[in-house]
Amino acid sequence: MAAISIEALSFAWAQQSPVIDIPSCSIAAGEMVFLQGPSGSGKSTLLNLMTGMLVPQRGEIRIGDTRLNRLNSVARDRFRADHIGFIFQSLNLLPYLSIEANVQLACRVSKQRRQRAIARFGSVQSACTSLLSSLGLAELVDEKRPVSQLSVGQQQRVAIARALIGAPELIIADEPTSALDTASAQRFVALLQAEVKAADATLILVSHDERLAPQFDRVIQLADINQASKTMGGVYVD
Ligand SMILES: Nc1ncnc2c1ncn2[C@@H]1O[C@H](COP(=O)(O)OP(=O)(O)OP(=O)(O)O)[C@@H](O)[C@H]1O
Repeated sequence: MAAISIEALSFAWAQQSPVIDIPSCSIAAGEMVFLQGPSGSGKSTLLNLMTGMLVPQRGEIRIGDTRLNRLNSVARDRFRADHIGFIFQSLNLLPYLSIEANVQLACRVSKQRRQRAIARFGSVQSACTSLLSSLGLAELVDEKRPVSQLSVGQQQRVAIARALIGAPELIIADEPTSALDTASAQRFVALLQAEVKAADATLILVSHDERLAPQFDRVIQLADINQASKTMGGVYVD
């Protein structure tokens, strides 16, 4: 089964012409996809449609066998919490929580993720410890280092653990490497992919940095699947 399938998808912001018009696109389970496109071309809009944060005017998005548009907004929120892990450009770690509390957050919000963590590791705490040690962060946890005193690279590893705990099927990373030099960005992607692979998840990563593309199974240029690109402007930025 595809991890994501899109059919005849169309989305426009109020009073504007469509930003997204995708006849068809499918992403296989376990695939590592690099989504690329100029600034303003609709990458974040598409991610928001895939996660049910935005609702299309037409067409359909299926995540696994769930048709997102058939869910009401409460069910979409629940589905997102249960099945999708996020890594944002700004990382969004909560500075007043410990490293472990940040990582365990998704298991407090989602019963399914809590249950999957317990089924695999015996407890949420053990799932958290296992992820943090495989990401090389165990010592910082032992030191009880506050999140506010972590380097950007360390915060990014915490963000990977937070996205992956409780084994969501889909990991979405929106410009997670924009603050890093190329070597650090490549290391971050390699680490993220190793964890995604170990969890049997699917990864979609958006970035402007073309140098990361060779690390992925598939590169999708948004303009190649999005017919709205033909009528929209877009600017490449680094
Ligand atoms: N909340 C909004 N209301 C109206 N228009 C919006 C809104 N958010 C985005 N847009 C418009 O939709 C288009 C696509 O924006 P989007 O943020 O999806 O692009 P992007 O490819 O992610 O850009 P970037 O790489 O700069 O983050 C742009 O023209 C943008 O101005």
